Amino acid sequence: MPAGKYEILVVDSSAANRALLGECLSQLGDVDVAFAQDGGEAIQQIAARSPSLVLIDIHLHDGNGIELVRRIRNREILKDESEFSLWMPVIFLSPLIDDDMVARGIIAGGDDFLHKPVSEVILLAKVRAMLRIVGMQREIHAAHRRLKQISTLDGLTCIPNRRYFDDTLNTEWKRCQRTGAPLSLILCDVDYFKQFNDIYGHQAGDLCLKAVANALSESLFRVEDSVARYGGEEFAVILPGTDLRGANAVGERMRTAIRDLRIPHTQGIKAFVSCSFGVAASRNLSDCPAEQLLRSADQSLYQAKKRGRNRVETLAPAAQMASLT
Ligand SMILES: Nc1nc2c(ncn2[C@@H]2O[C@H](COP(=O)(O)OP(=O)(O)OP(=O)(O)O)[C@@H](O)[C@H]2O)c(=O)[nH]1
Repeated sequence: MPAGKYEILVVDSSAANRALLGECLSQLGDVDVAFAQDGGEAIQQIAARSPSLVLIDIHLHDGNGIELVRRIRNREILKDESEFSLWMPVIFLSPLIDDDMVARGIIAGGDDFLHKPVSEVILLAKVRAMLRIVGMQREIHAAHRRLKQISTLDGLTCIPNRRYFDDTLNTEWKRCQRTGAPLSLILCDVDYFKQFNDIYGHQAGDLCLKAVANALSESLFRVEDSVARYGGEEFAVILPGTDLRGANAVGERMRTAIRDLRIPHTQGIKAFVSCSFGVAASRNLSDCPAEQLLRSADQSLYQAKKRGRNRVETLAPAAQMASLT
């Protein structure tokens, strides 16, 4: 059996059967066994423990095992989970097994049948086979998670990339619209970066971008805040639940953090690397699609560049309104 701990839920209305099955299953290494005496208890246990495998007696004192599995599978469909949910195999236990029962049990969402009284050898063999598939499924799930993580990270700076930014902005915009909370964005661009590359070389430029990305990340204190590499030497920050005042404060903290790196740049502002920041915020997201908020931040950034760089700018309220409508 593959490495890892598994939990098996035994659903049987007979205390003697539960004890017998529990004893038999305890022979498997790395397995915990939990018990439910009826369908109601089984549903609760599944919600609380997410077992790796369920054994269900076909006759429960609060109903039929096949009906219970139908309910379990319907609840799985309704669950608002990630796109990759783990399959939980179900084995029925029944004294009599006929074709009709097998067909109904499998259609309801069960995976296999075992005759009662259960042969210890067959039980252990079938459970091992199911857990082997569960183990492979876990490995696929872990690989999927790793790939997903890699696909949303920027290769150079190791902070989230543009794809992550687009997805997160979309999600946070919807969330803030639902809750009525404000949403702020900051766009940040390294000043005179072309000259930096020209003077110090592309490799030094890459190191500079890494240091900037790190300083920007470390300037964020709330878990819901995020910074991503938006492109080339540009970064974008999402601040859910933050108003313009708060966003300006974060921008100012980031600006100072970059200056405090004291990366020499003979053509930069006072001979050090600096960044310009454009801030935009909206409280009424129904009237302001995410793209407009982004456009407003971009215009603020343009203003910061125009007004001398190494600064945090927001459009004046009237201009901001114009860019947001
Ligand atoms: N080293 C390095 N340079 C990059 C990377 N991505 C973009 N750049 C460079 O960043 C520079 C951006 O230059 P510009 O858009 O002209 O802006 P700037 O020189 O910073 O001028 P201002 O933004 O107006 O202050 C270009 O020379 C790009 O080649 C990267 O991953 N590594």
